[in-house]
Amino acid sequence: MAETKTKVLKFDAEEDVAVALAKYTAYLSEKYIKEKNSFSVVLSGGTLIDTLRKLVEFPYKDSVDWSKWLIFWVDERVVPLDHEDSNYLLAYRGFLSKVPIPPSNIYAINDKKSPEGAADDYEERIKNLVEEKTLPISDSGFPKFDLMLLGMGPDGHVASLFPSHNQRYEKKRWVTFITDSPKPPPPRITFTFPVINSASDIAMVVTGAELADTTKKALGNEKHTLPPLPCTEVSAERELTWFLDKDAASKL
Ligand SMILES: O=C1O[C@H](COP(=O)(O)O)[C@@H](O)[C@H](O)[C@H]1O
Repeated sequence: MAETKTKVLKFDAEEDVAVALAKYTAYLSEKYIKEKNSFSVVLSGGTLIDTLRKLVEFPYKDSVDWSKWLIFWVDERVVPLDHEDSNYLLAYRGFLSKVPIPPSNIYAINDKKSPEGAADDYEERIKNLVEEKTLPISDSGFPKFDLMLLGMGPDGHVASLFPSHNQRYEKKRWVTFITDSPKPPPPRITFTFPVINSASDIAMVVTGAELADTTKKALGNEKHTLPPLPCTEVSAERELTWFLDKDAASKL
């Protein structure tokens, strides 16, 4: 397998990150829709949704072919979809309610299940999408999403893969669960690294001074102790792009 191409983009302000992220996402939307007539996008929760805000404004609101988008979540809190902690609700309010993505293309988790049941259910639904060829499969046998939009926590977690929890080492499952997430709420489901790292393109979107130390650990030259931070284990099939504002990049 070819080594991931990694780009690190630094911007003066969070606003500039938002502008660049919208342009990048709209560009990939056009590229993948031309190539395969659909665009599968995997969202995170947290600050990412706010940083996506420029995508639902002029010119992208009218120029993007939203009818071809398929939406998934890299992780979700196991709470009702209308709960304040839900990543779905966050995305609905800040993004999905503002653009005409067909509701049948939005793959939210089943919020009536236990964490384990919700993970099984999400994995099963993605397997069905692979079987019916809505989603392609990578050479390594994992589903291949076009674009993942990831955030990073101050502890270096991505999705709900935390530094000192075993979910980060899962190699077989597509979706797993956690009942004791160190960041509330405790019950969550999450894509595993084999799925994340099978994505064609990944954006790591990191803004704010509170992430400067972790950004330095992830991208700086110093070697750090094992095990590595989860954020350093992200790779993409085509290209991984870090979007940093000046504050997050201040210690590089
Ligand atoms: O809990 C979560 O945290 C990460 C990072 O969130 P942020 O607010 O620090 O950007 C997020 O990417 C993940 O989806 C979410 O469930």
